[in-house]
Amino acid sequence: MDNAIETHELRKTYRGVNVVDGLNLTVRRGEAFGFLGPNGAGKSTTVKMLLGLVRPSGGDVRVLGGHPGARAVRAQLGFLPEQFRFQTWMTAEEFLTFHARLAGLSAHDARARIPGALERVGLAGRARQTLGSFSKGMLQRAGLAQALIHQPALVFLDEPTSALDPIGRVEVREIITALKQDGTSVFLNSHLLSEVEAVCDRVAFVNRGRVLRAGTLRELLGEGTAFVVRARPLTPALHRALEALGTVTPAVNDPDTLHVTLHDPAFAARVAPAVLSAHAELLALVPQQPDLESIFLNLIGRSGSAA
Ligand SMILES: Nc1ncnc2c1ncn2[C@@H]1O[C@H](COP(=O)(O)OP(=O)(O)OP(=O)(O)O)[C@@H](O)[C@H]1O
Repeated sequence: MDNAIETHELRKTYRGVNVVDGLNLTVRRGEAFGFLGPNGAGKSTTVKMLLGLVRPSGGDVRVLGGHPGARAVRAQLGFLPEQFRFQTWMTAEEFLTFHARLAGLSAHDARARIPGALERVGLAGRARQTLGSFSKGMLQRAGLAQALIHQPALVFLDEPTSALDPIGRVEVREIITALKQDGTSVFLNSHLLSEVEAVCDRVAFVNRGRVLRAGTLRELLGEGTAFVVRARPLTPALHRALEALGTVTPAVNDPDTLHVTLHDPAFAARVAPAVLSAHAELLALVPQQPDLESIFLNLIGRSGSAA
């Protein structure tokens, strides 16, 4: 089966500047894909090209096996922009009917889907309320209902939880997980890396219009190659034994603790024996997992932010 999104050397030039600069991406059907990068990295411009709203300056792009501008493809796309311009005079029901009709649903189907769509985003019972009376979080929920009302095969969510409280964020995560289970592909732009970590199967880090790194979370986060070792006494012999396995840094506030970053993940099984062979008592051995935030800062720090 073909992929949900494929780009090859995709490029967009504004006034002689390549804001998207040879971008290669693959998003599989039914996966949630996190698209991450600093301000000005070219994320929105890329999304607009994937939606057929901006014409590429070069390269290839295929969305759901076709051209993103094609009517048949567009009908299967959902989009929640970060800054949605809501028609504040409309009721939630009118707003969803309007967007369902734009997406090609009949008036009858649109009407039939609205209660379920509102319920799904936690707005049950609000159909007759005008959007002007909604809170920021309620508007974001309405925007999400709009993106999903026509049951798209691929949905783009740009910062979908920026206005939501912690309960709302968990609810949106559940919606994304349910979408994946239904086979819907989700393209998620978020600065909340913990959110991306919670729901995305794969992620790409972009900067200056190029993909710096892409892969599954497991590939990017890696197996535990760093450990906190608490042992007593921390003799020079113990230091030497651990330095044979990796880089050893003493903890600042704890005289019994060392941070060890292994040269090779296979050395993990040798840490405890190294401590014991130096006649020390092993008090704790805790694997350290990097998170997306530290990977992000590392990558972007090295390449410099675009903005
Ligand atoms: N229509 C336009 N005309 C000229 N320059 C543009 C246009 N749209 C975007 N740019 C420039 O392209 C670069 C990338 O912008 P883009 O909005 O794609 O970044 P982004 O990664 O989405 O950033 P953010 O996280 O801040 O939303 C920026 O330098 C921006 O000024």
